[in-house]
Amino acid sequence: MYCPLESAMTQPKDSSDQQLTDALAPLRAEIDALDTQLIHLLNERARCALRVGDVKRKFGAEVFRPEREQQVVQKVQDNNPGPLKNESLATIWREVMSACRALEKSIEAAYLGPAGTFSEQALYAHFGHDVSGVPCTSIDEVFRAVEAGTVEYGIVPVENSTEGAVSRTLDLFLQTSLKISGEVALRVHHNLMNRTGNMADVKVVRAHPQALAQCQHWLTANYPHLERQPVSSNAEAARMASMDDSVAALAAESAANRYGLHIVHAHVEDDPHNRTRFAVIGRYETESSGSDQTSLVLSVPNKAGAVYQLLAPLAANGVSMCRFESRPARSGAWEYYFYVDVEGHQQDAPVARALEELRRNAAYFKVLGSYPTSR
Ligand SMILES: O=C(O)C(=O)C[C@]1(C(=O)O)C=C[C@@H](O)C=C1
Repeated sequence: MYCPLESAMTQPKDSSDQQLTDALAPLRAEIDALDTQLIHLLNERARCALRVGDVKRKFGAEVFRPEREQQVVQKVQDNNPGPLKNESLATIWREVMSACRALEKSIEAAYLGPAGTFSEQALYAHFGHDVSGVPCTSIDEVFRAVEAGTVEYGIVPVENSTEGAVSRTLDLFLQTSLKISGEVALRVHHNLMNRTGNMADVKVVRAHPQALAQCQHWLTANYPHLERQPVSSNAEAARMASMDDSVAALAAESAANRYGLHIVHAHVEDDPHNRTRFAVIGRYETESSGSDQTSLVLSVPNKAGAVYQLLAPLAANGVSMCRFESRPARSGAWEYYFYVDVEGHQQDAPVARALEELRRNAAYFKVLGSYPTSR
């Protein structure tokens, strides 16, 4: 039997090039024919989404439906016969839905900028690339932009697996009437980068305080002499490094590309499993997708057993708690706000029952939102 690979290894280059071309030609023709079919199918899908858009306009309904997008991705993965990985299909379908959604309506979403931050990455992971990202200089500004209606959605960091809660975000959740409509969990890699690719002239390393903290052991072991200077974001640090050879930045690869920097050391975070969770905030109250969680803020009077009693309705109704975080209430009386995530949607009967009991027992009670759990 003729084997193109075996014969290619023994033939002079010109003839093996020709054999390679001949062997690839029918396969590439097959790919071209499949692409033609995919283009037709994708446009048929897009026309259908346009009709969905007409119906939503007629009823004044929200275009972006995180719960439906979650269900679509789930269905696609359930029907996946391989060899494509489920994760790859999820990425492809998020972009397909993003493009279809953009035909229905364009969406603007604020994030902690400048461009090149992990918040921007999280934004595209959630909305796909057919969204207009609006960079903001602080987490407060992201909340303000959504509250003022300048943009429909915002994306804010909530928690890092190494460093814990992003306290400013938790504090702002208390004050806002906005809801959490979705979440994104991102693997976060930090890279040490500068303009020249040579660290000889570098005197300081700049990054967001969380990034400096997430790389502190690596920095101490490898560059103990560098002064560490916190700045508003890693992308801002990268922008500064692009203008000053004495500055290196800790930032994402996308920031190195954006500001023309060289990555001197890649993946320098102390914990290789470093992840950050982001919340999507807006006015839309996400419906049940079948795989959801609910975020709450609670407080109780400062007395013995109060927290234990407060949380008893969760166990009594078989509702699992997946996150518990506390923040001082700043009342000066050792009182705390508790940020609790539970499994399930607030419209699910056991969750609804547990929430009603929690509401009765708590001194302060607020549902931040129910939304599809990120995977
Ligand atoms: O099903 C809808 O509601 C749609 O608008 C269609 C679609 C999709 O492309 O599948 C697009 C946008 C929504 O966020 C959800 C899904």
